[in-house]
Amino acid sequence: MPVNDIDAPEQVSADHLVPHIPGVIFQFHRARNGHMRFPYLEGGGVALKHIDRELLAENAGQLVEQLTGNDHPKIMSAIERSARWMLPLTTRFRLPFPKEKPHWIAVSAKPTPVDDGVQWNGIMMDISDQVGEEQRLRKLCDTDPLTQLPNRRKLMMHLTHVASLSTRHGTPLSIMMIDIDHFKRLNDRWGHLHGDDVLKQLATHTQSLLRCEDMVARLGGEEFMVVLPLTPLQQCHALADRLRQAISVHDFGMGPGQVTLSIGVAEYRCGEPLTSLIERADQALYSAKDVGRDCVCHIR
Ligand SMILES: Nc1nc2c(ncn2[C@@H]2O[C@H](COP(=O)(O)OP(=O)(O)OP(=O)(O)O)[C@@H](O)[C@H]2O)c(=O)[nH]1
Repeated sequence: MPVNDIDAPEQVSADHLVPHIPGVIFQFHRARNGHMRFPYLEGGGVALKHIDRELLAENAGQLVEQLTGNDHPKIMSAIERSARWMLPLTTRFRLPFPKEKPHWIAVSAKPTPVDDGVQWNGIMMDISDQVGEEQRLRKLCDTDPLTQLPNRRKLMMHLTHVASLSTRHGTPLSIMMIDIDHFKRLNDRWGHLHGDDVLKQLATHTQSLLRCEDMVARLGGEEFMVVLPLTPLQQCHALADRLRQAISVHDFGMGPGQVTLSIGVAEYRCGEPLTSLIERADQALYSAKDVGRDCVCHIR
């Protein structure tokens, strides 16, 4: 077919294209006195659905102040850093939507100094689906699939955080190392599925005895750890004994008295490596096994 028989493509212009893209193109301006506005804000997708563009062309302060959680200080400091060092502005925030969950929006923009302040040209994209997927995968990485408790990885991150708070503020922090006694025997006698059920019930039972700032995690097999911020050793010991006692009379479906726990407790010593704390709790657990199980021990 001769080339000139093919229809010439329609002229494509940005004005036609921009309303159809799944995102927003913008120009953002911050004056020296801090006044913020969007001289240009166009695009498609859902991000502009509830936004008054005429208002934002005059004043963007209201929109920024509406942001929830720590998104407001986060975005203000990202703007400040970008303006000060003329670095690209790259951040994400939650945009409130009426009668809907907030949408996650990613921003990427390039700053340029102008006479009366700084101006950014950039794009915003709705990344709610991607953030939802990230959260799902993170939960999967941090959760024990059988009991739905935090796993060892999550526990170690949490323990590192609370230990640094304890060192900074000089507040007490204790841990419990919990192990089900003769679990192999229980599995052999009642079957693996019943064993699984004991692990699940123990997780629920332990959680119900704790405060919301405490964390119980499954370390693996029939071993669990509880982290108790703001709790000295004596209190931790008393709580461990309450748990041990409650489990020893609980009916896990095989009659009461079939499941008992050995528990080692230890208190964090300001600034010590976490491995030392865990080792002390481990040794205390071994002592509890040594002295006959179904008891709580600590190492002096
Ligand atoms: N049902 C079930 N059993 C598990 C799971 N993970 C580990 N186990 C079993 O837990 C048992 C642990 O046995 P041991 O380490 O010998 O300890 P124990 O029999 O509890 O003996 P003591 O700790 O000395 O009181 C093993 O038989 C493992 O197969 C699990 O997810 N489900």
